[in-house]
Amino acid sequence: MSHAEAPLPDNARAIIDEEEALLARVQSTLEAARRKSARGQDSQGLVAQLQVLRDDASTAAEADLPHIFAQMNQLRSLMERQETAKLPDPHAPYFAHLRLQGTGGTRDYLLGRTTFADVGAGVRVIDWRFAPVARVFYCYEEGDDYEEYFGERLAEGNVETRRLVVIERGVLTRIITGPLVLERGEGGAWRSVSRDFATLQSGGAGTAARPEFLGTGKGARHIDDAFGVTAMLDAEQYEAVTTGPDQPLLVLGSAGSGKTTVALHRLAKLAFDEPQKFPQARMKLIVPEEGLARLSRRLLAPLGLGNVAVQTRDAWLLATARSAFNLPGIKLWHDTPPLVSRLKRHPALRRALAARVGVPKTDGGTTLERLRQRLADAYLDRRFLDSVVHAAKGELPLTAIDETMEHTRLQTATPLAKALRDITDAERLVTVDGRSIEDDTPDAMAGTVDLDDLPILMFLKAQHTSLGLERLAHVVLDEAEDFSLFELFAVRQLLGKGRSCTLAGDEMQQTDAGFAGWSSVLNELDIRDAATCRLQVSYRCPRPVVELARQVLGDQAPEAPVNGRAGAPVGFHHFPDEAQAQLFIGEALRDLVAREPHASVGVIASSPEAAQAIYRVVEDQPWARRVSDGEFTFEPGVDVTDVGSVKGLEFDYVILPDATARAYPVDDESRRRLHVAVTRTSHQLWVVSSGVRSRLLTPEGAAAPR
Ligand SMILES: Nc1ncnc2c1ncn2[C@@H]1O[C@H](COP(=O)(O)OP(=O)(O)OP(=O)(O)O)[C@@H](O)[C@H]1O
Repeated sequence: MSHAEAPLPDNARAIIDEEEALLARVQSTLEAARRKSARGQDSQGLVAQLQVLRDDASTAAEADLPHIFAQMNQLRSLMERQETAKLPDPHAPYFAHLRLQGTGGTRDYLLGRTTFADVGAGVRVIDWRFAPVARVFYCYEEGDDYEEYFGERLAEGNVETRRLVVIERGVLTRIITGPLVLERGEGGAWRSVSRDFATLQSGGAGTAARPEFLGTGKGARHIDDAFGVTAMLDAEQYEAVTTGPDQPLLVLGSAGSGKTTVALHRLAKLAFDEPQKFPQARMKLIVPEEGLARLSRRLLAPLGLGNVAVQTRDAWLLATARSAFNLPGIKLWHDTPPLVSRLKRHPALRRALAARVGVPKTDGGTTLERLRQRLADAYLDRRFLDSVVHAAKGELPLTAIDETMEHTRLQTATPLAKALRDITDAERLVTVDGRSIEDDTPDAMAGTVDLDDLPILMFLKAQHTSLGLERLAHVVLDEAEDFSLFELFAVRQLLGKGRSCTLAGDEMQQTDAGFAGWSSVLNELDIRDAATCRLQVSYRCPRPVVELARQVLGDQAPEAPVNGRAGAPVGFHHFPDEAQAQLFIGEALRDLVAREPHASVGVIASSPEAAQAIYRVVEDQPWARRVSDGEFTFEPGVDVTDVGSVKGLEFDYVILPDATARAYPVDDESRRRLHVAVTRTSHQLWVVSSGVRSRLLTPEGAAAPR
């Protein structure tokens, strides 16, 4: 008999019975409240609730009082506004059950997202974001004695019961308490499963996982859990989420340790605690890539933050520059050579330009055009660029100088249309195929600026005058390691006096060389006093993936080992040639999708071209999607994409189709790219190569010099 089918011990049966009875009681109480509300008896309902809360306050333990008072105030203001009280969703009214034994006796609390009480029926659903008791849930284990200050009062007692519960469409489907994980099967029978299978929300019955076999059963079942990770925040994460509203916060941690999770829950808490000061319209989340922007919007909606703006860094830069220069449009060049872009984003340029700008002048030359010319003067000054490259200490090659000068010459050339402005016959400025005479010629670049120049131009303008940008109540930067110092300078102009912001980042995942270091980041944002939290547990990746990720980083890996849960071994598959590798992947995908139709699979190639090549093998399949601009749908199926598009994302299964020496040579940048790709895995990873496998994947390569 498999572990999953072992008969249930008596205590497990008792827990299930107790939780099912509790859910039934909550649902019938909610139904009664809903009926009253439908009969237009809202105000009576509110009066009754208020009465019950008053009674409750007279007998309550001290620890309960702040919660009860807060709830009474909420009800009173609803009555004043003659509104109806919002009821919890009966299909998923709460996500955890806490029973506390304190001086006032024993009390059950249910943690959810909407407060509701019918004390007569013994039902107290509390909002995790504001109820003081939530702190006990997140910071203590079952059996612990607790001691917490709720406002001025010290509350003490014992955590008698602490259970996570998953309620799907009104049915209790899972209970997690200490090491015990109980799960309701499709037919309604309950069973006990191992805790390792339950540390992430998704997942069905585990099959024996072997490296040569793709599939662990984790993606076989679809779970509709409305609360997701809110129920599972650990004590460290909860502390970070509850950081004071005006305290800037830096959340660090390895891939998949919950940095995004913490940042988004902090937003939810701010918006809930102080809606006047932190209205959603004045909070913003900025992320480097489109895929992560889409994912963040999906994660914000169930937290009640559907109106918080999420922007990619590029979209935010363009909108901010337009506003700073008061221009309806800016002619951008989108094909900046990578080396030129690297130079423009490097901290050495920030320092050199600050020195070159020197004492601010007050000649009023702050139009985009004037500043662009000044910046071009710097880019065309060989001695200046030489000093930048030397200050970069090997992170920028000497060839960056000529490339930048040549690129600038083309951008500052007189646009052909301007040169030919004496030609009044418009038809003569069009080629025979109807396109502009500049298209596809170097002249198309004339008069354009690079995206990377926008924050630099704003920096130059700010030396003379204010940028006049609207301040925000709170800014979140996710993947903060990918923001250049100039971009951070522009972000600082958005922060209000309180400098309320959250940065989430991991220097091991930086995309370009030239990360300035966290102290420079904080310095640039003028938040040197930011609180820092370092998350220690890798929740996303199973241990074999965590170990491979460390190996790939070589001596860049952080010293502290990262905890990961047990999971399927990494599958390594090597083929003499590429066609064989692709055929093998195509077959494995067909087989996996047939067995686990709810799974999400990421085929993460080293480049968009390599992604296109592997996509050809599966393009006729309805479940295969080629994702090139971050347009992920987060639906089950297979996304064929590249490593540049997947930061911050995760998939049940990840296949690296071209882990070759050419795609990932032994250098720091390749280590970080491969590390990002590997750590997108939440259940199982396959590493496929042909020709010569990347040395970063072999123990010798891990130790190789950079
Ligand atoms: N305390 C927790 N218990 C269980 N799962 C968690 C916990 N915290 C986060 N997770 C889950 O772990 C996964 C990774 O979380 P998240 O994306 O926030 O990590 P991250 O550190 O931002 O990752 P990355 O470095 O890749 O950007 C998500 O599926 C999230 O729901």
